[in-house]
Amino acid sequence: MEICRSIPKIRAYVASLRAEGKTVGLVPTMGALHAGHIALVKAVARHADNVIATIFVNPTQFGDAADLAKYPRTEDADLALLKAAGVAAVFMPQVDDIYPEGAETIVETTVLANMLHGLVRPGHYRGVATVVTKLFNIVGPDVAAFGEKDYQQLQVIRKMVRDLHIPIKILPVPTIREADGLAMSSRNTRLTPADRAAAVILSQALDVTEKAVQSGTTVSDLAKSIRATIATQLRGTLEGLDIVDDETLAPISGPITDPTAIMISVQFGDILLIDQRVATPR
Ligand SMILES: Nc1ncnc2c1ncn2[C@@H]1O[C@H](COP(=O)(O)OP(=O)(O)OP(=O)(O)O)[C@@H](O)[C@H]1O
Ligand SMILES: CC(C)(CO)[C@@H](O)C(=O)[O-]
Ligand code: BAL
Repeated sequence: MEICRSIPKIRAYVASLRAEGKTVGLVPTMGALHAGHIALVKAVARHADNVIATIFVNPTQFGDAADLAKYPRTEDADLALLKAAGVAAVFMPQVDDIYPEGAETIVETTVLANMLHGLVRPGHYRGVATVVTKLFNIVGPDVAAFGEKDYQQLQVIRKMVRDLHIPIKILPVPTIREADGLAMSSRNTRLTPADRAAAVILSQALDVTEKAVQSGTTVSDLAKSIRATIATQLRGTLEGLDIVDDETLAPISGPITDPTAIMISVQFGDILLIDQRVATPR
């Protein structure tokens, strides 16, 4: 596995693959890797000859300096996992490589970035769209994978690719979960044992909603039921609850008749966990 810490090095490596006529897939990450990231690698490997992973903790998508400072960094373990998963190369730049002249030029999906979870984390999706554009321009992949757990992020990237005519296929990957249902996330390692035990409530609340949507319900009844389920535990506070069209993320009301994305975020201490489900009425 090639380890490329500079833009010229990853570009030269990709050029060598292209010279052999190989296709290239990209898995952008912020490191602290887990089985969810490996699912992205496997998904890309089904669509491209070679998989390139990136590890870059992107400062422009963090509003909260403490969240950025505490973001887990586990480089050696990450490289071992990527190697075992068959990744061809890892691009691990420094902040100065990606933002040598600061962050004057930005990419923003002006509507999608500034609704729902984008209001909980102002500027977040602008930072994501900007860095993903940079990674796309540096690596030039044929396909790239993103997890459904970060559902609004996935929709932001799909919209950006359509609007900017970026010739890259985006693969959505279903959420990989712990045995009790908690969505795998790098931030889970920072939960206290009591909060970790309580965090199962996110997926439990979504299980309840999925069944309710399948058998027929309204947005307001669904919202009530999710709030009640989250309130059964006293450690986490419901920060965001969005019941929206699964593609446009536009809020819906009344009876649920079409595929609907239910996105929740719950705060445990200083850690915000997110999870989502797309539910379809029978
Ligand atoms: N449990 C999961 N299943 C599938 N994909 C995932 C999962 N967790 C993260 N991903 C995807 O992996 C990519 C990189 O995510 P990232 O490095 O931020 O990891 P993370 O675990 O989501 O970290 P955090 O949520 O703490 O920021 C994103 O496309 C994200 O959606
Ligand atoms: C896509 C991403 C790697 C961009 O920094 C990040 O938002 C993430 O890890 O989901
Ligand atoms: N997985 C989304 C990246 C972030 O939380 O900043």
